[in-house]
Amino acid sequence: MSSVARALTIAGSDSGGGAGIQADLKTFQELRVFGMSALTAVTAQNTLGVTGIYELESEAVATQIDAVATDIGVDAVKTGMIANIQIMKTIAAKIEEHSIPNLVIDPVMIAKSGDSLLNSDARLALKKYLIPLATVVTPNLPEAEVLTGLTLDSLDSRKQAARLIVSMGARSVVIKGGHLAGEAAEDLFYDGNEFSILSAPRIETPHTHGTGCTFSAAITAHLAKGTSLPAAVQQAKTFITAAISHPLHLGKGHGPTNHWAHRLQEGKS
Ligand SMILES: Nc1ncnc2c1ncn2[C@@H]1O[C@H](COP(=O)(O)OP(=O)(O)O)[C@@H](O)[C@H]1O
Ligand SMILES: Cc1ncc(COP(=O)(O)OP(=O)(O)O)c(N)n1
Repeated sequence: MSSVARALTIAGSDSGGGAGIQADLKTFQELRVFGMSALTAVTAQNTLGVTGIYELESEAVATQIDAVATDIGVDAVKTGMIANIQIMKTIAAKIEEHSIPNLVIDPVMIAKSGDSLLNSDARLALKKYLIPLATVVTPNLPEAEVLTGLTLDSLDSRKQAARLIVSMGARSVVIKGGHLAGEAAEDLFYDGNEFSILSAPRIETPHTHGTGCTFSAAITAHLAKGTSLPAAVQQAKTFITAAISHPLHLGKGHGPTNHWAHRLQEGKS
Protein backbone atom coordinates (compact mmCIF):
# COMPACT_ATOMS: atom_id res chain seq x y z
CA MET A 1 0.00 0.00 0.00
CA SER A 2 1.25 3.52 -0.78
CA SER A 3 1.41 6.23 1.91
CA VAL A 4 -1.73 7.79 0.43
CA ALA A 5 -4.86 5.65 0.04
CA ARG A 6 -6.02 5.48 -3.59
CA ALA A 7 -9.57 4.82 -4.77
CA LEU A 8 -10.98 4.42 -8.27
CA THR A 9 -14.56 5.03 -9.32
CA ILE A 10 -15.82 3.40 -12.52
CA ALA A 11 -19.08 5.23 -13.18
CA GLY A 12 -21.01 7.77 -15.19
CA SER A 13 -20.67 11.54 -15.11
CA ASP A 14 -23.55 13.56 -13.61
CA SER A 15 -23.32 17.09 -15.00
CA GLY A 16 -25.38 18.25 -12.00
CA GLY A 17 -22.61 17.17 -9.61
CA GLY A 18 -24.80 15.34 -7.10
CA ALA A 19 -24.38 11.71 -8.17
CA GLY A 20 -22.06 9.61 -10.33
CA ILE A 21 -18.35 10.28 -10.71
CA GLN A 22 -18.72 13.77 -9.22
CA ALA A 23 -20.28 12.53 -5.97
CA ASP A 24 -17.69 9.77 -5.73
CA LEU A 25 -14.67 12.06 -6.18
CA LYS A 26 -16.07 14.62 -3.73
CA THR A 27 -16.56 11.85 -1.17
CA PHE A 28 -13.05 10.43 -1.69
CA GLN A 29 -11.57 13.90 -1.26
CA GLU A 30 -13.56 14.60 1.92
CA LEU A 31 -12.30 11.32 3.38
CA ARG A 32 -8.69 12.14 2.42
CA VAL A 33 -8.37 9.46 -0.20
CA PHE A 34 -6.78 10.15 -3.59
CA GLY A 35 -9.59 9.76 -6.13
CA MET A 36 -9.31 8.50 -9.70
CA SER A 37 -11.99 7.85 -12.30
CA ALA A 38 -12.84 5.71 -15.31
CA LEU A 39 -15.86 7.15 -17.07
CA THR A 40 -18.47 4.81 -18.55
CA ALA A 41 -20.95 7.39 -19.80
CA VAL A 42 -21.68 11.09 -19.80
CA THR A 43 -25.12 12.14 -18.62
CA ALA A 44 -26.77 15.52 -19.01
CA GLN A 45 -28.54 15.68 -15.67
CA ASN A 46 -29.73 18.10 -13.01
CA THR A 47 -31.98 17.98 -9.96
CA LEU A 48 -35.04 17.51 -12.21
CA GLY A 49 -33.87 14.51 -14.23
CA VAL A 50 -31.69 13.11 -16.97
CA THR A 51 -31.93 14.79 -20.40
CA GLY A 52 -29.16 12.92 -22.23
CA ILE A 53 -27.04 9.78 -21.95
CA TYR A 54 -23.90 9.26 -24.05
CA GLU A 55 -22.24 5.88 -23.50
CA LEU A 56 -18.51 5.42 -24.05
CA GLU A 57 -16.97 2.56 -26.04
CA SER A 58 -15.89 -0.28 -23.75
CA GLU A 59 -12.35 0.18 -25.07
CA ALA A 60 -12.33 3.70 -23.63
CA VAL A 61 -13.28 2.28 -20.22
CA ALA A 62 -10.55 -0.38 -20.45
CA THR A 63 -7.88 2.17 -21.36
CA GLN A 64 -8.77 4.43 -18.44
CA ILE A 65 -8.57 1.54 -15.96
CA ASP A 66 -5.25 0.36 -17.44
CA ALA A 67 -3.82 3.87 -17.23
CA VAL A 68 -4.39 4.31 -13.51
CA ALA A 69 -3.88 0.70 -12.40
CA THR A 70 -0.50 0.29 -14.12
CA ASP A 71 0.94 3.53 -12.76
CA ILE A 72 -0.73 5.05 -9.71
CA GLY A 73 -2.23 1.87 -8.25
CA VAL A 74 -5.65 1.23 -6.72
CA ASP A 75 -6.40 0.24 -3.09
CA ALA A 76 -10.17 0.04 -3.61
CA VAL A 77 -12.59 0.44 -6.49
CA LYS A 78 -16.31 1.08 -6.84
CA THR A 79 -18.63 0.71 -9.78
CA GLY A 80 -21.70 2.87 -10.31
CA MET A 81 -23.50 3.46 -13.61
CA ILE A 82 -22.22 0.82 -16.05
CA ALA A 83 -24.62 1.52 -18.95
CA ASN A 84 -24.35 -1.74 -20.90
CA ILE A 85 -23.14 -5.32 -20.90
CA GLN A 86 -19.99 -4.74 -22.99
CA ILE A 87 -18.76 -2.21 -20.45
CA MET A 88 -19.70 -4.60 -17.63
CA LYS A 89 -17.63 -7.45 -19.11
CA THR A 90 -14.69 -5.10 -19.65
CA ILE A 91 -14.77 -3.88 -16.04
CA ALA A 92 -14.87 -7.44 -14.68
CA ALA A 93 -11.94 -8.48 -16.88
CA LYS A 94 -9.84 -5.46 -15.92
CA ILE A 95 -10.48 -5.85 -12.18
CA GLU A 96 -9.23 -9.43 -12.43
CA GLU A 97 -6.31 -8.60 -14.74
CA HIS A 98 -5.00 -5.92 -12.37
CA SER A 99 -5.92 -7.86 -9.20
CA ILE A 100 -7.65 -4.76 -7.82
CA PRO A 101 -8.71 -5.42 -4.21
CA ASN A 102 -11.76 -4.15 -2.31
CA LEU A 103 -14.49 -4.02 -4.94
CA VAL A 104 -17.69 -2.14 -4.02
CA ILE A 105 -20.54 -2.77 -6.49
CA ASP A 106 -23.33 -0.20 -6.42
CA PRO A 107 -25.70 -1.92 -8.87
CA VAL A 108 -27.11 1.32 -10.27
CA MET A 109 -30.13 0.62 -12.50
CA ILE A 110 -32.58 3.53 -12.39
CA ALA A 111 -32.08 7.08 -11.10
CA LYS A 112 -34.62 8.46 -8.61
CA SER A 113 -35.93 10.58 -11.50
CA GLY A 114 -36.99 7.30 -13.16
CA ASP A 115 -34.35 7.36 -15.91
CA SER A 116 -32.65 4.06 -16.79
CA LEU A 117 -28.88 3.99 -16.21
CA LEU A 118 -28.32 0.30 -17.10
CA ASN A 119 -29.92 -1.52 -20.05
CA SER A 120 -32.59 -3.92 -18.80
CA ASP A 121 -30.85 -6.90 -20.47
CA ALA A 122 -27.66 -6.05 -18.58
CA ARG A 123 -29.26 -5.91 -15.12
CA LEU A 124 -29.27 -9.65 -14.50
CA ALA A 125 -25.77 -9.96 -16.02
CA LEU A 126 -24.45 -8.23 -12.89
CA LYS A 127 -24.93 -11.60 -11.17
CA LYS A 128 -22.62 -13.34 -13.64
CA TYR A 129 -19.85 -10.81 -14.19
CA LEU A 130 -19.44 -8.49 -11.22
CA ILE A 131 -21.20 -9.71 -8.10
CA PRO A 132 -18.93 -12.78 -7.76
CA LEU A 133 -15.93 -10.40 -7.51
CA ALA A 134 -17.49 -8.05 -4.96
CA THR A 135 -16.29 -7.31 -1.45
CA VAL A 136 -19.66 -5.67 -0.88
CA VAL A 137 -22.74 -5.05 -3.04
CA THR A 138 -24.97 -2.08 -2.14
CA PRO A 139 -28.38 -2.40 -3.85
CA ASN A 140 -31.28 -0.18 -2.96
CA LEU A 141 -34.61 -1.93 -2.47
CA PRO A 142 -35.76 -2.02 -6.14
CA GLU A 143 -32.28 -3.16 -7.25
CA ALA A 144 -32.25 -5.97 -4.67
CA GLU A 145 -35.67 -7.07 -5.95
CA VAL A 146 -34.39 -7.20 -9.55
CA LEU A 147 -31.26 -9.14 -8.53
CA THR A 148 -33.11 -11.71 -6.43
CA GLY A 149 -36.57 -11.83 -8.01
CA LEU A 150 -38.04 -11.49 -4.50
CA THR A 151 -40.63 -9.03 -3.23
CA LEU A 152 -38.92 -7.27 -0.33
CA ASP A 153 -41.79 -6.25 1.92
CA SER A 154 -40.41 -7.41 5.28
CA LEU A 155 -37.16 -7.72 7.21
CA ASP A 156 -37.27 -11.50 6.74
CA SER A 157 -37.55 -11.14 2.96
CA ARG A 158 -34.65 -8.67 2.94
CA LYS A 159 -32.56 -11.16 4.94
CA GLN A 160 -33.43 -13.85 2.40
CA ALA A 161 -32.38 -11.50 -0.42
CA ALA A 162 -29.10 -10.73 1.35
CA ARG A 163 -28.33 -14.46 1.69
CA LEU A 164 -29.14 -14.95 -2.01
CA ILE A 165 -26.82 -12.13 -3.10
CA VAL A 166 -23.98 -13.57 -0.99
CA SER A 167 -24.70 -16.99 -2.53
CA MET A 168 -24.03 -15.35 -5.94
CA GLY A 169 -20.40 -14.98 -4.83
CA ALA A 170 -20.27 -11.58 -3.12
CA ARG A 171 -18.47 -11.45 0.22
CA SER A 172 -21.13 -9.21 1.75
CA VAL A 173 -24.11 -7.00 1.00
CA VAL A 174 -25.85 -3.88 2.27
CA ILE A 175 -29.51 -3.66 1.25
CA LYS A 176 -30.16 0.04 1.63
CA GLY A 177 -33.37 1.25 3.20
CA GLY A 178 -33.74 4.71 1.68
CA HIS A 179 -36.85 3.60 -0.21
CA LEU A 180 -38.58 2.22 2.91
CA ALA A 181 -41.04 4.18 5.02
CA GLY A 182 -40.56 4.70 8.75
CA GLU A 183 -38.87 6.98 11.23
CA ALA A 184 -35.47 5.40 10.79
CA ALA A 185 -33.42 4.92 7.61
CA GLU A 186 -32.35 1.33 8.18
CA ASP A 187 -29.92 -0.57 5.96
CA LEU A 188 -29.41 -4.32 6.33
CA PHE A 189 -25.75 -5.42 6.37
CA TYR A 190 -24.96 -9.12 5.91
CA ASP A 191 -21.29 -10.12 6.17
CA GLY A 192 -21.91 -13.67 5.04
CA ASN A 193 -22.34 -14.87 8.63
CA GLU A 194 -24.25 -12.30 10.61
CA PHE A 195 -26.84 -9.61 10.02
CA SER A 196 -26.70 -6.12 11.45
CA ILE A 197 -28.78 -2.99 10.96
CA LEU A 198 -27.20 0.34 10.09
CA SER A 199 -29.71 2.79 11.51
CA ALA A 200 -30.06 6.58 11.44
CA PRO A 201 -32.99 8.96 11.82
CA ARG A 202 -34.90 9.40 8.53
CA ILE A 203 -34.59 13.02 7.40
CA GLU A 204 -37.62 14.64 5.73
CA THR A 205 -36.07 16.24 2.66
CA PRO A 206 -36.36 16.18 -1.12
CA HIS A 207 -32.55 16.57 -1.37
CA THR A 208 -31.53 12.94 -1.73
CA HIS A 209 -30.04 12.94 -5.24
CA GLY A 210 -26.90 10.82 -5.19
CA THR A 211 -27.34 9.24 -1.76
CA GLY A 212 -26.49 5.75 -3.04
CA CYS A 213 -23.41 6.93 -4.94
CA THR A 214 -22.14 8.87 -1.94
CA PHE A 215 -22.73 5.98 0.48
CA SER A 216 -20.90 3.43 -1.71
CA ALA A 217 -18.06 5.90 -2.39
CA ALA A 218 -17.61 6.40 1.36
CA ILE A 219 -17.40 2.62 1.88
CA THR A 220 -14.79 2.48 -0.91
CA ALA A 221 -12.74 5.29 0.62
CA HIS A 222 -12.68 3.61 4.03
CA LEU A 223 -11.71 0.25 2.53
CA ALA A 224 -8.91 1.99 0.58
CA LYS A 225 -7.57 3.27 3.92
CA GLY A 226 -7.51 -0.26 5.32
CA THR A 227 -10.60 0.06 7.52
CA SER A 228 -12.33 -3.26 8.26
CA LEU A 229 -15.51 -3.96 6.28
CA PRO A 230 -17.97 -3.64 9.23
CA ALA A 231 -16.35 -0.36 10.32
CA ALA A 232 -16.27 0.92 6.70
CA VAL A 233 -20.03 0.43 6.20
CA GLN A 234 -20.81 1.99 9.60
CA GLN A 235 -18.59 5.02 8.95
CA ALA A 236 -20.12 5.40 5.47
CA LYS A 237 -23.57 5.43 7.06
CA THR A 238 -22.45 8.25 9.38
CA PHE A 239 -21.06 10.16 6.37
CA ILE A 240 -24.22 9.89 4.23
CA THR A 241 -26.47 10.74 7.19
CA ALA A 242 -24.52 13.97 7.73
CA ALA A 243 -24.62 14.73 3.98
CA ILE A 244 -28.43 14.37 3.92
CA SER A 245 -28.86 16.30 7.21
CA HIS A 246 -27.26 19.51 5.89
CA PRO A 247 -28.82 20.07 2.45
CA LEU A 248 -27.53 22.76 0.10
CA HIS A 249 -30.97 23.65 -1.32
CA LEU A 250 -29.72 23.66 -4.92
CA GLY A 251 -31.94 23.27 -7.98
CA LYS A 252 -35.69 23.03 -8.41
CA GLY A 253 -36.07 19.29 -7.85
CA HIS A 254 -34.27 16.58 -5.89
CA GLY A 255 -31.12 18.44 -4.89
CA PRO A 256 -27.72 16.96 -4.07
CA THR A 257 -26.48 16.00 -0.64
CA ASN A 258 -23.79 18.02 1.12
CA HIS A 259 -20.48 16.23 0.84
CA TRP A 260 -18.70 18.46 3.37
CA ALA A 261 -21.40 18.15 6.02
CA HIS A 262 -19.31 15.69 8.07
CA ARG A 263 -16.91 18.59 8.73
CA LEU A 264 -19.71 20.69 10.23
CA GLN A 265 -20.63 17.83 12.55
CA GLU A 266 -17.04 17.18 13.53
CA GLY A 267 -16.45 20.93 14.11
CA LYS A 268 -13.73 21.03 11.46
CA SER A 269 -14.93 24.16 9.66
N1 LIG B 1 -34.38 10.57 3.91
C1 LIG B 1 -33.31 9.89 4.36
N2 LIG B 1 -32.90 10.09 5.63
C2 LIG B 1 -31.81 9.43 6.11
N3 LIG B 1 -31.09 8.54 5.39
C3 LIG B 1 -31.47 8.30 4.12
C4 LIG B 1 -32.60 8.96 3.54
N4 LIG B 1 -32.71 8.54 2.24
C5 LIG B 1 -31.71 7.65 2.04
N5 LIG B 1 -30.97 7.50 3.17
C6 LIG B 1 -29.79 6.65 3.32
O1 LIG B 1 -28.92 6.93 2.21
C7 LIG B 1 -28.24 5.74 1.82
C8 LIG B 1 -28.56 5.46 0.35
O2 LIG B 1 -29.79 4.79 0.27
P1 LIG B 1 -30.85 4.87 -0.90
O3 LIG B 1 -31.37 6.28 -0.99
O4 LIG B 1 -31.81 3.78 -0.66
O5 LIG B 1 -29.93 4.58 -2.17
P2 LIG B 1 -30.13 4.91 -3.71
O6 LIG B 1 -29.69 6.34 -3.91
O7 LIG B 1 -29.22 3.94 -4.38
O8 LIG B 1 -31.57 4.71 -4.03
C9 LIG B 1 -28.70 4.65 2.78
O9 LIG B 1 -27.81 4.59 3.88
C10 LIG B 1 -30.10 5.16 3.22
O10 LIG B 1 -30.53 4.62 4.45
C1 LIG C 1 -24.28 9.25 -13.57
C2 LIG C 1 -25.18 8.76 -12.50
N1 LIG C 1 -24.82 7.67 -11.79
C3 LIG C 1 -25.64 7.20 -10.82
C4 LIG C 1 -26.83 7.82 -10.54
C5 LIG C 1 -27.75 7.27 -9.48
O1 LIG C 1 -27.37 7.80 -8.31
P1 LIG C 1 -28.02 7.44 -6.89
O2 LIG C 1 -27.01 7.64 -5.86
O3 LIG C 1 -28.68 6.10 -6.97
O4 LIG C 1 -29.04 8.58 -6.71
P2 LIG C 1 -30.32 8.98 -7.53
O5 LIG C 1 -29.95 9.55 -8.84
O6 LIG C 1 -31.12 7.72 -7.62
O7 LIG C 1 -30.91 10.02 -6.63
C6 LIG C 1 -27.15 8.95 -11.27
N2 LIG C 1 -28.29 9.62 -11.03
N3 LIG C 1 -26.32 9.40 -12.25
